[in-house]
Amino acid sequence: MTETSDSHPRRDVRGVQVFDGFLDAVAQAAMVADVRAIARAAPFVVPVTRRGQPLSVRMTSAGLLGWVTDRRGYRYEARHSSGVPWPPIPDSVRAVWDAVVPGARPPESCLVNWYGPDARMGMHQDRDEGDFNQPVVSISLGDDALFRIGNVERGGKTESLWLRSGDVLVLGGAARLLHHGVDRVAPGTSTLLDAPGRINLTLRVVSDETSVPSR
Ligand SMILES: O=C(O)CCC(=O)C(=O)O
Ligand SMILES: [Fe+2]
Repeated sequence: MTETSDSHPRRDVRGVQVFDGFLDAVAQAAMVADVRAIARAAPFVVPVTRRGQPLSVRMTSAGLLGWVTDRRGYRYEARHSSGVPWPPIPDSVRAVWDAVVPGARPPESCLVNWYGPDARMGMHQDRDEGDFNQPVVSISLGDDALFRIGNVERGGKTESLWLRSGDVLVLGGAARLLHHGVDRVAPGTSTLLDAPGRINLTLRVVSDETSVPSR
């Protein structure tokens, strides 16, 4: 991929940078193959809350740290629940980070969310990381998703946009701690995946600058 953040058109929605169609069809297909390889090494799980409520998305991760939630609560872990270390973040995914947030520290975590046709994600902040000066980068693959952006505080007016396959979002700067969520997926709007649904990759720096993890 040769595009840079300077050459690719982007929109601003409440400070969230939206790169529409950042990945072309060939790049999307290659990234899906990379996601399948991640899932072979670290299979998707049904995450549950501390109270045992299943989330509607299935999750796995790549990178030094993966975000998990189970009966013990939510946290970053260096290993999949099977005991294997998370596979490395694919070069294709890392290249997106380098292109859209060139000054940022390297990503330590790539969360992979798999939405079936009925999956959603409630409004939340990404705030389990140690350095909120570092951005969050989110990549959409597969069916369209209705993404809602709120405010730093809970509640208030929100703004929604459809995310399509190949779109990339950056939550950085003043937008880093905005509430956000996915209201619904529109099954059958993309043919990228074998079945209706959507894959989201969320890249994050997890550590604070003084405690960078190593393997
Ligand atoms: O699926 C998305 O577009 C957003 C995912 C998300 O917000 C998260 O995993 O924290
Ligand atoms: Fe999030």
